[in-house]
Amino acid sequence: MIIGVPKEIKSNENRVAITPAGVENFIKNGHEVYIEKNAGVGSGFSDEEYTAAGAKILDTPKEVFEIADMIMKVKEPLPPEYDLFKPGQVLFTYLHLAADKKMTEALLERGIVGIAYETVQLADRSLPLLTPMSEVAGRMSVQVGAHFLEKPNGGKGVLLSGVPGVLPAKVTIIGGGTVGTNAAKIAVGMGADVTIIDINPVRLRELDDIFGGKVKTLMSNSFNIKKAVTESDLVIGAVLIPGAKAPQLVTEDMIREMQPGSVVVDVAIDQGGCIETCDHPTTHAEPTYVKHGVIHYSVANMPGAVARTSTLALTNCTVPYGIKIANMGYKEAVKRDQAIALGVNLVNGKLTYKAVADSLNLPYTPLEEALK
Ligand SMILES: NC(=O)C1=CN([C@@H]2O[C@H](COP(=O)(O)OP(=O)(O)OC[C@H]3O[C@@H](n4cnc5c(N)ncnc54)[C@H](O)[C@@H]3O)[C@@H](O)[C@H]2O)C=CC1
Ligand SMILES: CC(=O)C(=O)O
Repeated sequence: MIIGVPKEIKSNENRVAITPAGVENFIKNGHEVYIEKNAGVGSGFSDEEYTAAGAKILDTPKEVFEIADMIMKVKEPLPPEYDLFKPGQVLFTYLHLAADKKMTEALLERGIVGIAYETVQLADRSLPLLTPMSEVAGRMSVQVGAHFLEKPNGGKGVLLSGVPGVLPAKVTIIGGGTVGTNAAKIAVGMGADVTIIDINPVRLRELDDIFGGKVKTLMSNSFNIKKAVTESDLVIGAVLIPGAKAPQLVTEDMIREMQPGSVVVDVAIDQGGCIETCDHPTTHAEPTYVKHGVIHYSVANMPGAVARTSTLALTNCTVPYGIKIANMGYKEAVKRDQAIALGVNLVNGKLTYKAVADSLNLPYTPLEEALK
């Protein structure tokens, strides 16, 4: 199979979908890899390193899309990329379709096969291709929260740890999965007063065990969320219902009641956001805006800022799946690997992931039917 890797074009997106090690792996499996010029530079990989590993470098995205059977990317396609796809071409990337109906309709029109990293799911319900970036974004969320709590950055002037004689900052994390757990690790490490809210009591028990009493756990309901949020210095939104638009758990009224200079970081913004006032994604170029005196951070590609770490972590997990798809062809890979089947969101003009179809109010076609 011919694999094409374009350079990412989202604002400050420095990740790339393949490393030289990944290229070598595809080539050993009998495939060809074409990479757009300078695609890896933001992650510290030169064209020469890719060439030495066996890839061929192409000057433009157009050439990459034209030649490839499968496009491997990091982020969802942006409008300048829509028309570059060929019908039947496989796209393996983060898609987050539930957050963007226009993109979904454009990709349905192109008749591609869209396999979304974020819905590839193992039998234990874990999300192996979302996890590495959730680890990064979870850890970053506290780092950026602490930064924007500083007075010169617009915040209320609070140090997460406090100091002897002064209480630490209150951090509330909504969603205790991968993002939430990684956020809690950093926040606890920095000495903050951390509360994690989740809807799953089993998960709350696990978190209580993992953190050995160093975090407070709270059941998710609007009463508890309101109390925790309005008393917090930093709120981190980290919920997920795989594929679906995120539920809006923090309302505008709750934000109004927060103290001025408090910070909210809605990591779940890539699925539409779980904080009502985080109503649009921001970019690394302009990461925040202020509403009701509260600083809002809603960057949808947080790991792009620490691209070297993120590219290595992401491709450690995505490349083995990419090779499986390339070795078997997507139809056979879907038949033999249920995790990959769950990753398929789009097939030849049909939407094959129910939670996405329901969120966007678009018709759903079961995968087996779409593959006939
Ligand atoms: N902005 C960015 O750059 C990035 C965003 N993300 C996003 O972060 C979000 C979280 O991802 P993960 O932690 O990997 O998901 P996860 O599936 O590991 O965890 C989600 C947690 O949310 C909980 N949850 C679901 N409904 C809830 C509710 N009503 N109240 C409280 N908790 C609830 C679940 O029980 C689960 O523990 C996803 O939308 C993901 O795409 C991930 C990486 C980067
Ligand atoms: C998960 C995701 O969308 C990202 O890492 O950018």
